Amino acid sequence: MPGKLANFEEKLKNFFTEHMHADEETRYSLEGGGYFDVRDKDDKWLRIWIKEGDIIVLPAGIYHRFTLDAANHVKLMKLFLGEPVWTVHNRPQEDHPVWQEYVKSLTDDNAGGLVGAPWTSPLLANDKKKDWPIQ
Ligand SMILES: CSCCC(=O)C(=O)O
Repeated sequence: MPGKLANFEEKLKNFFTEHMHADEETRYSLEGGGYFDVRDKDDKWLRIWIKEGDIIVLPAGIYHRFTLDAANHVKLMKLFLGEPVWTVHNRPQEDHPVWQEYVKSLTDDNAGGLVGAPWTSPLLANDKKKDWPIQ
């Protein structure tokens, strides 16, 4: 097991602070796991458990936070399209155009993702979709 990162506690605290990004975020778990909490259309938390080998794509503008699971170890690769941007925008960001665009996309006719049918969500890795309770 690798050692702890410098500023481990502070980093965890920051990851668990609700935030968004102006770009889509793609994460791939190389080792270990953790929980991404994302806000659903009613602003309630939806917890997604990421394990080794999983990939998650968070749309630009979605509020989220991250914490470790019981194994207390994770190595997540962040994949970028183009120039890497690491900027974090802590909530509230209701004036941010990317947040507004994201919320608007939830009410568009072609809204997928978190509206009503979570098993169709691009946020969930395929092997998680089959575990979703059928309504
Ligand atoms: C350790 S990866 C999760 C951190 C996070 O919430 C983010 O990068 O947006």
